[in-house]
Order: sequence, then C-alpha cells, then structure tokens
Amino acid sequence: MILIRDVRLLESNGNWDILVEGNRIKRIGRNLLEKESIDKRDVEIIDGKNMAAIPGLVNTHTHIPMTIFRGVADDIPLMEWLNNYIWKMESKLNEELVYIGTLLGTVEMIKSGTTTFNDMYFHLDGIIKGVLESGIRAVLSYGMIDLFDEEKREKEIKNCEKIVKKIIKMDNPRIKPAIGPHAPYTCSKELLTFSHEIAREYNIPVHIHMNETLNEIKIVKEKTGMRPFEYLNSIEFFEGVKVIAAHCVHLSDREIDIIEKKSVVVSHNPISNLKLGSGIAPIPKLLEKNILITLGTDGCGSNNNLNIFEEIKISSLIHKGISLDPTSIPGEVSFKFATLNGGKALNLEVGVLKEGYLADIVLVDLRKPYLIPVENLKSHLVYAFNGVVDTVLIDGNVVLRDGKMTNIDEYKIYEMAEKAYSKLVEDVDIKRDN
Ligand SMILES: N[C@@H](CCSC[C@H]1O[C@@H](n2cnc3c(=O)[nH]cnc32)[C@H](O)[C@@H]1O)C(=O)O
Ligand SMILES: [Zn+2]
Repeated sequence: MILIRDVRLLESNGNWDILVEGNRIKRIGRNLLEKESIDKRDVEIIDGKNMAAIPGLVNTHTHIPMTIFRGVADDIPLMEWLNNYIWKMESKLNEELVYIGTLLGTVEMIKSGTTTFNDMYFHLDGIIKGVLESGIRAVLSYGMIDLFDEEKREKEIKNCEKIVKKIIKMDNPRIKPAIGPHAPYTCSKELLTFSHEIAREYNIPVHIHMNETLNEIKIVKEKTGMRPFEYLNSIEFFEGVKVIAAHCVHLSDREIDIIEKKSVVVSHNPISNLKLGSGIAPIPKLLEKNILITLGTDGCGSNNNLNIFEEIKISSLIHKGISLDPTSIPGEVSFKFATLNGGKALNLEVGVLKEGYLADIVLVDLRKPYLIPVENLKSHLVYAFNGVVDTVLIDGNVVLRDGKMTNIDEYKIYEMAEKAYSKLVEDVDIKRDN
C-alpha cells in the first residue's frame, strides 16, 4: 500500500490523504492512517505537504519512437516532411532504435505528468519493451500503410494481427491494443475495412489520422468523390467501434455531423498542426455538439516535445485568438481534454482521482515561483505551469520521485538516444539533404 499524506487536491480545499492499494485508489479522505487503522509497516508513506495531486495526463496521439527525430526537419510542410525526411529515416529504424526512442519518450512524458499515451508506430516489440521497463501506461497500435498495394497490405494485416494477439496474450493492465490504419490517403478501402472488422472483433479502438491538411482532403476527394469522413462513413467504418481521429483540422458541416452521430473521438493536436502549417481545428464548433475532445502531441518530429501541458495551454489560447473571444475554451475545459476526456476516449479508468479508479497520480511541487499565489492553482496548471512534475505513480507504482526516474537510468537513456541519432543521421545523410 502507498499513502500520499496531506496533499492538496484540485477540487477541494485543505489537505487530503490518498490511499493506494495494488493498482487502484482505495480511499481519498482525511487522516487515513488513523481512520483506516493501517499498520505503518504495511504502507509506504509519501509526504504530500506543499504538493498538489492531479490525475495523470493522457496523450491521445503520439508516435513515441520519433523522439529521436527531434529537430531533424523543422519549418517544412507535411508531405515534404514525410517524404524527404521522416520516411527516409524511418526506413533505417529497427527494434533496438525504436526501443531507445520509446524509452526517451516515456521519460519525457512521465517527467511532464503524462501517465497514459495512445500511440501508432511500427517495430512494436521495441515499443512494448520500453513501455514495460519505464512503467508508463499505453494503448498501442501498429500503424498500417499500404499505399493501395496488395502485397504491402497483406504484410500490414499480418503484422497488425500478430501484435493485437501478442498484447492481448500479455494480459498486462498497462498495455492495451488498438488498430492503426494510418489515414484515408495512405490506406486502401480493403485495409480500412479490415481495420474496422478486426477492431469490432476484438472490441478495441481504432486510431487514425483524419483531415490534417487541405491537400490530403483533395487527394481523397479526387479518388472517392467524397470528403474523408463521408468516405469512411460510406464504408461503415464507424459502425460499432470507437474511432479516435487525430487532427480533424479541416471539417465540413456534414463531416461534423458524422463525427457527432458516430461518436468519433477527436484528438486535437494544436502544436503539431501549427508547426506543420496545417491549420487550426474548429474545436469550439465541435464542443457545441458535445463531441469528445482530447489532446495529443503527435510525434516529436512535428512538435517537438511530448509535454501535454503545452497542448492544454495552447488549446485554450488559440481558439480565443481566432474567435476574438476570451471566453472560448476556458482553462477548466482544456484541462479536462487532457484528463477526464482522455480516459473516456481510451476506455480506461484514468483521468480523475476517484476511489476505485486506477492509481495514476501526479504530484506537483507548489513551491515554485510560477505557481504562486497558489490560491488559483487550477488556472496556473493551464496558463502558468511548465510541466515539470515532482512525483508520478502509474498503476500504483512510483515511477518518478523527486523528479527522478525510479526504475530506469535516465542518463543512460540520453546517451543511448544520442548514439542512435548519430547513427541514423549518418546512414540517411539527412544533413546533406538539408
Ligand atoms: N507500417 C507503416 C508505418 C506507419 S506508423 C505511422 C506513421 O505516421 C507518420 N506520422 C507521424 N506524424 C504524422 C502526421 O502528423 N501525419 C501523418 N503521418 C504522421 C509516422 O512518421 C509513421 O510513418 C509503414 O510501413 O510505413
Ligand atoms: Zn500523427
């Protein structure tokens, strides 16, 4: 058992205790050591004085191994970025490099308060290994791209089936599978149909890129005569499965209706969309229809970090700016995007500190200049905080304490990541391409 004592909670004043048993929050109350008559020898006590406890954050769209591509190709549009840099480097990746990138990404996420991420990538054995070692929680999908080629499609389908079965068999509470068709402009109708069917069969979510740029919408329209959401709806892609659609930057009213009617979850990635010059998703319009909005960073090739606190802040600011309305997306709402909504989106009991829920808890040290006066803490977490957290529990385990990783040597990971990067750059000759 773990007892966090005398900690501040966002929703109520005064100091509270949180009792964790196994991987769940057993009790939240005052003076629990006495009230629950706990033997001190059975419990590890974490002093929560001068700390606030918040639910671990949820990042609903990442490509975690891309941390080792950080800063490689800045200031260019999506297609050029993918074709000339990212896909070239990705062709040199292997399980070991993906494992190293994953470790680096998990350390970065944990240190900035993220406890769950929804990922799409390849070499999943490397990702699984990194997730297991770091202690983070993840929903993992094998990203499938067939570029309308039958041979490629068959390979992708096999890989996907293998990974789903492997993750289910692992039966680890921290790792769940999802299905990851990359996007309607990179996947054939057959691959999209396969994705839908397998997601239904196993009752797991689909994770896909949707309507990120105007160019890709044009491509889908030329091919199918329809906009991407209309096209997917016409092949019954949304029937009976939960779809997490990353980006959703450019949407027609008809598409918004489909998103609403089919309960599609939106992963809003404002920083990646700004950086690649893709546009700004119409989040206030989606909120009017009660569409579930969550937040994602996207990969470190286009962000260039995994700090969800930045997405929380930007998602509140950006919509005020374009609508000339400072009441648009209040901080409380954007904070919910990254907590409660993220948990709902992934069907996980995370994102709220509540008895019976999974023990994914983040402690923020309140003795920081940017968090004072502490009275307005909720506002600070959205508008003033830099994301550097003190202690993190995931699935009932302490993975970060006093800002340091408990179960992995983070400095060794930094060294490994530097080496991996040097090797990749050398192999691809990316510098000369610049
Ligand atoms: N099995 C596939 C890999 C797909 S993984 C997911 C892919 O999404 C790419 N990606 C990352 N960010 C974005 C984005 O913002 N839009 C579109 N694709 C992205 C990423 O680089 C990776 O290639 C293959 O054979 O190529
Ligand atoms: Zn992406």
